[in-house]
Amino acid sequence: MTAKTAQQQQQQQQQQQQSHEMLVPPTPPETPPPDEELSEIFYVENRRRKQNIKIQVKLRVDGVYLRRETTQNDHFNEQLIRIEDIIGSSCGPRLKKRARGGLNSCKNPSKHTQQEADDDDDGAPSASKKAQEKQKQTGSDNSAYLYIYAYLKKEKPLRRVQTLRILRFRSSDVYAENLTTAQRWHHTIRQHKERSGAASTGKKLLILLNPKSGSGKGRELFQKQVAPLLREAEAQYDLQITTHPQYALEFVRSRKDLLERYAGIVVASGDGLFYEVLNGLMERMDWRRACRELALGIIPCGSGNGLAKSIAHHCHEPYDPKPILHATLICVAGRATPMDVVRVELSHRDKHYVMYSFLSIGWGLIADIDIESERLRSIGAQRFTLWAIKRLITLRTYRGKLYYLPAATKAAPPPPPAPPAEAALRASRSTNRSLMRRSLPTAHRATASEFKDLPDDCDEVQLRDLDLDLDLEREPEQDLFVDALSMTDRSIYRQNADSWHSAVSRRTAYYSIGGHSTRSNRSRLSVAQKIEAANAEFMQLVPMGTMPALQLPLPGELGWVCEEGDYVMVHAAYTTHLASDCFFAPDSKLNDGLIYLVVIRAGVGRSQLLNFLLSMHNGSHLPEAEDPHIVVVPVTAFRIEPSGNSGILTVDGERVDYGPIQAEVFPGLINVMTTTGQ
Ligand SMILES: Nc1ncnc2c1ncn2[C@@H]1O[C@H](COP(=O)(O)OP(=O)(O)OP(=O)(O)O)[C@@H](O)[C@H]1O
Repeated sequence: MTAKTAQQQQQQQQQQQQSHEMLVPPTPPETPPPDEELSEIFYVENRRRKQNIKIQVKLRVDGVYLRRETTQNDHFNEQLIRIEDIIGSSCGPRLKKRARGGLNSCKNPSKHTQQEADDDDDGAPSASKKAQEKQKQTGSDNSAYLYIYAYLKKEKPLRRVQTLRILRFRSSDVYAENLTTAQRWHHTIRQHKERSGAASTGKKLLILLNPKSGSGKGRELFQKQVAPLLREAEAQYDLQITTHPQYALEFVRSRKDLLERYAGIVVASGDGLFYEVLNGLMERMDWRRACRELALGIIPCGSGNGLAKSIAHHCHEPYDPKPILHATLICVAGRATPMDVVRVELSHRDKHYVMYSFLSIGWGLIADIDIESERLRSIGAQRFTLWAIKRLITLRTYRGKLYYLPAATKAAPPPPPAPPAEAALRASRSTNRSLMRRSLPTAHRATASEFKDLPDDCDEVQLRDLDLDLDLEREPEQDLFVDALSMTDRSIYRQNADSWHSAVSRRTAYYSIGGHSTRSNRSRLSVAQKIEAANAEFMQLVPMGTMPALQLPLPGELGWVCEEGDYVMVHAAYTTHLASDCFFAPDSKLNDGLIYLVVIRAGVGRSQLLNFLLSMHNGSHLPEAEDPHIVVVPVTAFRIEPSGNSGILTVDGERVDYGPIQAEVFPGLINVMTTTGQ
């Protein structure tokens, strides 16, 4: 027997064995053992060289390994598609539309194998040849196809390369049997992805899309760039298109089954809509669980997109030139990383607000440029440059007091409030809910279960094409309490809720929600007990900070630093990027528990300021040595008390009322979608 014949026989045996394995899968496709490695030989016809290239494909825990060699075995090359780079797979008949990306169709042995060659030699037609002939006659294809969607991460330049591998299974004449084999691969890929850390809760994603964000092409961008990737990743999702400002906030705040239904919330918009989602979550009674369990993601369709860029920077993912594609890949990776949130308190005249911020707080130069240049929005990003020049010529300074708690002297955060005894909590809950219902005016209750449905102009056909679940349930009666709170003036609610922390009489403050007393005619003892229980519950309902309320003095002994003077700007940032092209706080980490306070004092030279503004895009704007005018202080909390009444304050790029403001970081309060995970 020649060496060649021996080799052929060995190959033949291998192929028969593989075919058998493929035809009779030992386990149902849904439950392959976790470490299962699947292996198969495929052939690709090289028409130009008139030869078959043999490809060994192994599905391993770490990815899909391909070894490509010529039939003479004189040359081979290998590739490992890492499991982290595979976003999903699908199997079934051949896709009608040629799939996007380089088509690399591999065929399993039935057509081009040595088996056939041998069959041909002795003149007996093989089963596969019969199938082939039958297929030719009937025009049918009994093959099952496995499509593997991957986006390979490459360095220098950092990028993702779209890659599609198609495996064609056709060892049997029966499509169902080929499909069973393909499904087994498909399920094993999914299982290996889960083993690698990708979450699989079986829940959907909630996608909130602002059709007006950025250039106003949100829907189009979603359909063209996001939806195909979600399909490849087999992501189940509900799409909500916002119809007006505050829509996302209301939706997130009041949707009762949010945590049961969704694994995460993805904002397809700018930072403004993410702000709404964050604040909607924080207004929920179950905010703590919501922050812990719901991963938040962002697909940048806005104009600033500071958060999307910061997340990409954090997990060393590319951003430009395809920010939407790259951000969607991050959102479907199934991993999440804790991110800091900053609790902001501000007061204006008699009003007192609390809000939650994720990006920045600005007072002075940058805030002024950001807001005042709005009038030039039509000229695009150039508006910032133009307005910066204008503001440099007519440089303003602001007088005020600045307090901050440097990170090094951070006071130990208080332990989280101990959960009250379950029974007491339950009792207080039912008591409070009934009290609240009684106390709220009828008008509030009438609107309580109102929910904005999809916009009338929503394109039903498009949405159906995307296979979306648009079912919005109305809130049941027992959820009235949550809704009722929201339908009162939110600022009043926040005002009273917050004053609970600081007011001399905590009890009274709690009971004044909505401006209606809830004191009952019951015995004093029972009211006192209820108040205690209500207070205990309320401790759970709002995040507890360590700062005194805005109107109270700060405790000097804890290491607070106070300075008074004239400032060109005080800008606090807690993510690396304020906008996709503004690398403002290069040292910042998503969950370092730090606020980077950048202070520019009056007296700074115009050229130094110009240099500062021009270098912000690459992060080289901050002084390396000590500088009397530009200072960066990592802090955990700060307070600004402006002296005058006119000026601009921004929170996450949006203008807020001008007046005293304070902020405190809550380390790792929320979880944002990343490719790296914890
Ligand atoms: N359908 C809508 N029509 C008008 N405004 C909306 C709608 N949906 C949401 N909004 C509001 O639009 C504001 C801005 O949206 P968003 O931040 O998403 O885009 P952007 O301003 O273009 O981006 P960026 O904040 O990154 O600059 C949000 O604060 C939100 O309240």
